[in-house]
Amino acid sequence: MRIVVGSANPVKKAAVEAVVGDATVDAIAVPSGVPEQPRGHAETIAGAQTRAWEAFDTGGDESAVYDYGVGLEGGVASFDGADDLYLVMWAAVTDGVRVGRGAGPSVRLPSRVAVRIRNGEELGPVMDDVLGTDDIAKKEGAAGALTGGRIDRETALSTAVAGAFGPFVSELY
Ligand SMILES: O=c1[nH]c(=O)c2ncn([C@@H]3O[C@H](COP(=O)(O)OP(=O)(O)OP(=O)(O)O)[C@@H](O)[C@H]3O)c2[nH]1
Repeated sequence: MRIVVGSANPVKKAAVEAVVGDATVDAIAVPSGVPEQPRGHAETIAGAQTRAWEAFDTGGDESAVYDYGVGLEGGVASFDGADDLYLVMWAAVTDGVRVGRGAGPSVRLPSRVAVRIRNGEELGPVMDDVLGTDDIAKKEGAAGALTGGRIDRETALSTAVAGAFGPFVSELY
C-alpha cells in the first residue's frame, strides 16, 4: 500500500506511519487553501481535506500511484460550554472517492498564548517565543509542551489519523 501525506513537516509523516503498518508513506508539501493559522473547526477541517486531496492528486489522474492521500491540519477553536481557546487538530483521508475525517486531542491554550493567537499570530512561532525553543511544531509540539510531555504532537496527530481511516478499515461505516 502506498500513502501520501500533504505536508513537509516530519512529525505529520511520522504520525501517519505510526498507524498504517508497513505501508510506504511519502510526504509532499501541498497548499492547504486556508490561512497559516486556521481558526475554528470548519477552517481546520477544510485545510485537512484540501491537503488530503492535493496530496492524492500528486499521484496523477485518479491516482495511479497512491491508495490514500492524508491531510493533517492544526487549528485553534472553542467549544460550547468552555470559554477558552483550544489547540485542535484534524485529519482527512481520501481514496480519491470518499473522505474520512478524524480529530485529535484538544488542549487548552494558556491565556497569554491565546491572546496572541486572537490578535493574529500563529501558534508555532508563539510557542517558540514563549518557550525559547526552535521549531517546536516539528518536535513535541504545543501538545507536548502544554501537557508536560504526557503526549506529543506525533501521538496526538496519529489519533486523528486513526479516526480518519475509520471508513476505510472498518465495516461499520
Ligand atoms: O496540531 C498541532 N499540534 C501541535 O502540537 C502544535 N504545535 C504547534 N502547532 C502549530 O499549529 C499551527 C498550525 O499547524 P499546521 O497544521 O499548519 O502545521 P505546520 O505549520 O506545523 O506544518 P505544515 O504546514 O508544514 O504542514 C502551526 O503554527 C503549528 O506550528 C501545532 N499544531
